[in-house]
Amino acid sequence: MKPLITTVNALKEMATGLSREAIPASPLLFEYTGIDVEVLLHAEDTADEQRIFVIRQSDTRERTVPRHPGDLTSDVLSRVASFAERARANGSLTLPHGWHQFKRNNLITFFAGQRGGPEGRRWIAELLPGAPPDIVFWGMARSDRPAILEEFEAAKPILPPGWQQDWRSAVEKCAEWVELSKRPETTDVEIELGHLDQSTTKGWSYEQWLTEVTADQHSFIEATTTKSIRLRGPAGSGKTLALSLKAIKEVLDARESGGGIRVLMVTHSWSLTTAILESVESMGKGQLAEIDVFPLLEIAKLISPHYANDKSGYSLAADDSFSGKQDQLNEILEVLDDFVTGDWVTYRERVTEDLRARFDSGEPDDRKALAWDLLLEFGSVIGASAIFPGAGAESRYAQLPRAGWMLPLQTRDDKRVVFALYTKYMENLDARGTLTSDQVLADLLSHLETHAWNRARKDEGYDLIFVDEFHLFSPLERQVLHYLSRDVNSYPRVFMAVDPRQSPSEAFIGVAADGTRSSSGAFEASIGDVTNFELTTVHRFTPQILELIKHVHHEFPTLDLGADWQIDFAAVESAQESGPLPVLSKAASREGEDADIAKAVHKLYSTGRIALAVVDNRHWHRFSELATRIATSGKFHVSTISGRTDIDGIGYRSRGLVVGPAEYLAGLQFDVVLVAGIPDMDVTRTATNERTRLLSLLYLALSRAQRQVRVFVNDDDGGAAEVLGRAVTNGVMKQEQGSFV
Ligand SMILES: Nc1ncnc2c1ncn2[C@@H]1O[C@H](COP(=O)(O)OP(=O)(O)OP(=O)(O)O)[C@@H](O)[C@H]1O
Repeated sequence: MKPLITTVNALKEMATGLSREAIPASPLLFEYTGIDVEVLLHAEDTADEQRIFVIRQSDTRERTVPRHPGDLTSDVLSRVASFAERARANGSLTLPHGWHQFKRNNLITFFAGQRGGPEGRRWIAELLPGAPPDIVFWGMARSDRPAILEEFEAAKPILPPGWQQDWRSAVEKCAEWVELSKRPETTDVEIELGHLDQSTTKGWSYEQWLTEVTADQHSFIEATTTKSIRLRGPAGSGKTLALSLKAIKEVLDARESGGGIRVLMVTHSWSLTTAILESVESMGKGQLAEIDVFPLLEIAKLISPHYANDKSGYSLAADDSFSGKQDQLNEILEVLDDFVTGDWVTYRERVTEDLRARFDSGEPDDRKALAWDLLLEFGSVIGASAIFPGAGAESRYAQLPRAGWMLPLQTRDDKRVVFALYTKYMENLDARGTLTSDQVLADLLSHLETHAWNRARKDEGYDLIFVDEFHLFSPLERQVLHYLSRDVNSYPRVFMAVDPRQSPSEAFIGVAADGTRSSSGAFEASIGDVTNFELTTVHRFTPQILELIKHVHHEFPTLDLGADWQIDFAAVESAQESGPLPVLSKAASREGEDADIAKAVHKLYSTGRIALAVVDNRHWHRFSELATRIATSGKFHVSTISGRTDIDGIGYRSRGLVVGPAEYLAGLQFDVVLVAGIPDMDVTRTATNERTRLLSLLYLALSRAQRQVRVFVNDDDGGAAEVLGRAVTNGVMKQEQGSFV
């Protein structure tokens, strides 16, 4: 088999869980078959990219590599990418302890994945001369003997001579492909059909909307802007729409009174940014130059001189706060695994019992929960206070006042262990030459606190700040917001749309959800008086879907979210016409469920836009494969959303299937939502915070639907979760027998 040449960007995209079959449908990956090698590129790659060679022939019994990167697990791919990044960073190459490296000249070997796991094999890699160094992964060996490098060196094969020509052709073809895919798909009639009907603004003008909005929305739009406003409402109650209308109104009013105004609309992700931009533009007022719409991270990139002038060569992996969190979480998990098997013993006896139990637990879910806590601690507490590892840093950290939303750390020893992890985390980032989104935001925060910004904000700051999906912002991100206003003499005027039930990332653990609550209090103290507006009519979905959502809502344990964050669901009504009862389809096996989903797509495709929302990320791989199988029939337009994929344009396609983890679908809506990948969530087997997270994702998935919901489960994965069983008993869902195979 020909060797493969690929890049860090391409490997990271694959590591989001994309199956190899999904590559042809991916808007970001490009495959090329040359004479001597195959090439896998990312849309952003250029000819100077650091190259990663993967040799796939097995010329000895010891060295084997799967035929395709898509056949490797996500953690193996992430490790390869991480290795390449470390190799290109300045200074000597350092690898985490847990990789158990051996070196010999330019050769290096390290564990491909977790030691003892199914991937407990070692890569044999070689750093080629050059900066950044290209890397050859010569294969994987099962052996754990340091001598393997010596043996390998004695019989080292050579790269096929024609690879350079193939690489150049691949880069050229990839650039052509990127250009082509930028062109509007004029031949795709589907886009033209009912184009505007499908958008959030239904093609209505601004004036038309003002007559259509509910009284609640109207009072928000008309409300005075002398104070900040919190707009609360459940999913689909028209928060985004009301924010957009109010932003337009304020601009038009300012124009009429002859005053200039600068309005900022801040989001958490690029997907929602695009949706808002499109809806503002579709309301017949043209492009309003006074309104800027950006994900918060983009604002940091635009105005933070630290970022703009950074010549260190460090790169920021993430595009928005959403993908930023994902990357950081993976890095912290790696640091944690390494730490627990190494230095942890020296701290273990001294920390408080509760924290000890969390470190000691080998359960992947507990590890994830701890990693999430650390993510907030590193970004919103330590990083936000500009504390970097070094002399005196730990004692500065120990003296920071603690707030209710932070990870409970009771003693100095508890803090010591957290700081040790922070230090390792920062070393890892340095070794990879990467910046995290939290670091960029922490730098922005320190810039916003300077005299320079105090002067500049009069021109560059904003009069009004609108924040959509406020519930998704971390304490650090919230702190940034109130410095973005123009007038230093009065409290910033911030208009926040909040749905406390949608907290896909925050709800990784209870403490994080708690953090969302109390940090919001801290945030609001810094912006003065806040008026509340409640939206109690949902416009997106039918009364039948609303009933199912209310049912899921009642399953949330009330412990984790404070009383003032509750939505009074009893008072919520749907303004939509009746629709079909949501269906629960139960198959005998995974294959059966796949077949049922494919059948549902066939049957419902003509009714409008369909989403397949995967509740638990751990099932994502399986459904991304299914998406590819459905796409290869050629009858359907299928888009797969993985974490880093840009989903521009998805908001406008009037037909088509979008497949993605539920959390990435926040802010989008579909005629039909197929929901799958729901674990059993049994009380005895699932920690409360994990249940909260999964129920929150289920809520998010269901609330994307306008007309129909179909939930799929199978016996291989334990059948229907109790919450769904009770939904059937209560008559808010109807059960259907799925495939028997
Ligand atoms: N007053 C209204 N009359 C009719 N339709 C409306 C009204 N308000 C909103 N809608 C429609 O309801 C749908 C949901 O609106 P929107 O996306 O603004 O809700 P949201 O509260 O931001 O939802 P989520 O938080 O779930 O993303 C959109 O299709 C929008 O056009």
